[in-house]
Amino acid sequence: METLPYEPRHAGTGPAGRLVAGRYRLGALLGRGGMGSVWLADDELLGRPVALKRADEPGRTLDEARAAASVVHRGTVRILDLVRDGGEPWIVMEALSGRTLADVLREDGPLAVERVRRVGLSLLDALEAVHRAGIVHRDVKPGNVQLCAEGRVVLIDFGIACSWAYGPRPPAEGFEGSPAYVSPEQLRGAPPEPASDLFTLGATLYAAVEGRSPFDRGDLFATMLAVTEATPAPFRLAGPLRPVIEGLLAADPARRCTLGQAREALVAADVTAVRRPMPETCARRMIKA
Ligand SMILES: Nc1ncnc2c1ncn2[C@@H]1O[C@H](COP(=O)(O)OP(=O)(O)OP(=O)(O)O)[C@@H](O)[C@H]1O
Repeated sequence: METLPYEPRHAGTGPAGRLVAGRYRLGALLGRGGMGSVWLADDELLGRPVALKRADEPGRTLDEARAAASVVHRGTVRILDLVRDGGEPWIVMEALSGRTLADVLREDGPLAVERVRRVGLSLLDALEAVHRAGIVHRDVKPGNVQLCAEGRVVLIDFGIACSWAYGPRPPAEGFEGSPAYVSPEQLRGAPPEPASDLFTLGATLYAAVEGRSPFDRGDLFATMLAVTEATPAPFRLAGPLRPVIEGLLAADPARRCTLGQAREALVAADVTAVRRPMPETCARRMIKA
């Protein structure tokens, strides 16, 4: 099997070796989310690596694949096929290299301001394509942003996306999404609208630059209250990105920064004067010396 330029993060687990739909040989587990698992696989017909996703709740797979497939953009994951194997639906996607933003934040800490600015611009381009296709992603968060090895930034996981083209989704039984990365209007049960993706983009960029979620308060009720009131935790590291992140995090979608305004602000943000805060260990060493 051809390999990706990185180590699979969960090597050794999953049904490795299984042939799906007579064509895709499963390899290492690439990731597991709250709603499904993704494996690296070898497309034995075309001889190329692909990623296969099996949802824990297969009923939604067709909607997820259709929503993602209707957007063709460098900033969104490319859907190659939807296959059935033993009655189970599997989404076949391009295999992405790199790590999710959530993994990067957990393992390396916050990103530099300039990098967050570039990630933000890439995500705005991706969301523009998503919204043009008549889709609201509804789950923009660090765990759904893949930072690929070659610098590409890719929005993944259209598991709860809404597409006007295929009609409204049946109402979910419970809350869908991540409480710390949801918009106030989503919490109120308002119909999905593109502006909601801009709020969660703001929360994602806040997390990228500050190293923590703006609204996660440790318990569900407090987190939801913080989202409803759109009161982010204090800014410490965002510097010139703070105004645009605050604009995206406006509680009222009508007063929220539009996609175009956010892009303009990110392009204009002067990140030249920003200095990275000194890592704590290094600062402690200097104080001792
Ligand atoms: N095309 C891909 N190429 C490489 N890795 C991928 C790909 N798609 C997903 N992954 C990895 O698999 C993990 C789970 O994927 P995904 O987010 O689609 O699952 P999920 O269960 O819907 O997640 P969530 O918890 O957000 O609901 C991701 O976090 C990522 O690490």
